[in-house]
Amino acid sequence: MNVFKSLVYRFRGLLLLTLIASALSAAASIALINEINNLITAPEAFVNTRIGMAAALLVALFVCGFGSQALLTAFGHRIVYELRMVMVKRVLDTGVEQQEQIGAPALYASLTKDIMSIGEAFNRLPFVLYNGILVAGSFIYLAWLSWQLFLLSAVVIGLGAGLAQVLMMRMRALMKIVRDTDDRIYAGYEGAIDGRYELALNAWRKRRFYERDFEPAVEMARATEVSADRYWTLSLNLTITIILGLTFGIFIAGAAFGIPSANVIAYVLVLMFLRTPLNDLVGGLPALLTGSVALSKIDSLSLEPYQPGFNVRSEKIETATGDELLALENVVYEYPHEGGEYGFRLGPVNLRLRTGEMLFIVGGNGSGKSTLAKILTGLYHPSSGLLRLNGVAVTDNRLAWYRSHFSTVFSSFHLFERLVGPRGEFDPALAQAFLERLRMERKVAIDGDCLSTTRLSQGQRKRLALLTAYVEQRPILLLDEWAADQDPVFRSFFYFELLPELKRCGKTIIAISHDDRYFGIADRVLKCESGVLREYKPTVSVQEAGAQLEAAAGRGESVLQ
Ligand SMILES: Nc1ncnc2c1ncn2[C@@H]1O[C@H](COP(=O)(O)OP(=O)(O)OP(=O)(O)O)[C@@H](O)[C@H]1O
Repeated sequence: MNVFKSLVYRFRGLLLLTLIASALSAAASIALINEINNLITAPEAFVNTRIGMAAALLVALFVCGFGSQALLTAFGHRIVYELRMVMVKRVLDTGVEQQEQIGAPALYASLTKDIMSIGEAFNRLPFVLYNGILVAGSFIYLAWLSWQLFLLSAVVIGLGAGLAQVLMMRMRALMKIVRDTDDRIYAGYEGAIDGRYELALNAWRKRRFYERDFEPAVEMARATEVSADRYWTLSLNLTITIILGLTFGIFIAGAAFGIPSANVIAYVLVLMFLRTPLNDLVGGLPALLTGSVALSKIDSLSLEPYQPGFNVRSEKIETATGDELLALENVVYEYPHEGGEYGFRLGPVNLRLRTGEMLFIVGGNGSGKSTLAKILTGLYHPSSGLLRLNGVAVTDNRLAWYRSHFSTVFSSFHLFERLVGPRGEFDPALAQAFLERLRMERKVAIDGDCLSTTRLSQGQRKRLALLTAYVEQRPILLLDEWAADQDPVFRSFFYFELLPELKRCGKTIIAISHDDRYFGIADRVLKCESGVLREYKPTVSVQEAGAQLEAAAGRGESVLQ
């Protein structure tokens, strides 16, 4: 079910209520016009009872009109709320690969612009519904006044509506182009904000970016929007012209068919009254079309369907140190082809990891280390092959369970302020002890379950990312070039003291590293070369590293659990 249908379905009760209120309000309007017509044709018949009736109709018109529109505008804002919640949940539930395929600018554009456009369309919907019912009711009244004149009006307005339909289709196609251009504009916003240092330092780069990357997209949007708006203004003016032209036609046809002039005048009065709702209907078209384009865009992202709730299965496997924990069997991963070029291929990888083992993965830039890390953590689905955890094959329905065994700090990490422990809550004493171990206690405090600040240097932020990973208390810790931003003293402390302490606490550690000085502390080192994984013998022997480790272990007590 697409977003529109599911929203309409969820709020069907409220919609039905507002529909009834709109219909009552429209009926009151038409009845009032009928009263005015009666007053014009036979003013002497306008006795007290009719005044009472007119007053009751006025009250009904006000109450139902206000009621239906107040309900529907509240509904419009509710839709924006729902869409925001639903869309972010859908993004949260969508796999990393699909999110990366869509790209951040397109996701931001949908989360901001599309949601607002759909909200505006739903806000417009009350008036469209109200005016639509008013127009339909008025036409029934017109048919009752004179079927000949109604036939003539139906043909003229039908032709006008056909033309409007063609214009609308053109306008929608243009709005779709505008919306596709929005993704490029959002990519420009991203470049302007994320590339602030490079752009601030190089005026030529700034100029090229502004003129060659950003401006063409903005210009394309402007030119297309102008064309789309031409169709809209054309429709607007056609509506007014058709109604006024029809008014003349009605007088001529009235005389030709011998229709009493009182009926012709009443007919024309209704047509004049209809100008405003028809104008409003056409005036609301751009918002409705933009909303419909936004809905199609959201549907085209192929996000996971909305599901309430979160899969927070927390049962962890129990294995003793030395037991086989993780296995990759003939795992291959291929990035999708791009521009006729084959994507990078990793594997086939055959790897077995024991509980409590410290594995280093090394290799040159672009050799496939981070790709392997994403497969190991269950973020990327292997193109072929199988992962096993404690002997259990990792299938799609076991993916959440599998992932719940990993804590990570990727090189492109995001530092959340909130700390989250094994079952949602966390142990403040454990977090404080590790914060001190990371030598960050003077910079940052733990307020409730949040870090007091994340406005820190890159190396400090990475230490806090390690803290957020640590408090999760999961059995496998994967660190992607974690020490790359650390100063030499802390780097040495990290490799010689912190990692071994974590290992002694029973953590299984997978560390991607370029720090060859420290490879000797690992139980095993694997090297990635052009997507192929091999055993690697470090130049610093395990014995040498072991001696350094013993010296480090003698210096202090572990505070880790
Ligand atoms: N999102 C992507 N889409 C397509 N191909 C990609 C993508 N990310 C990486 N690649 C390809 O995969 C290869 C391996 O990338 P990966 O990030 O795994 O390397 P790495 O060994 O971690 O490198 P580094 O040490 O520079 O971080 C790259 O050479 C690149 O060609």
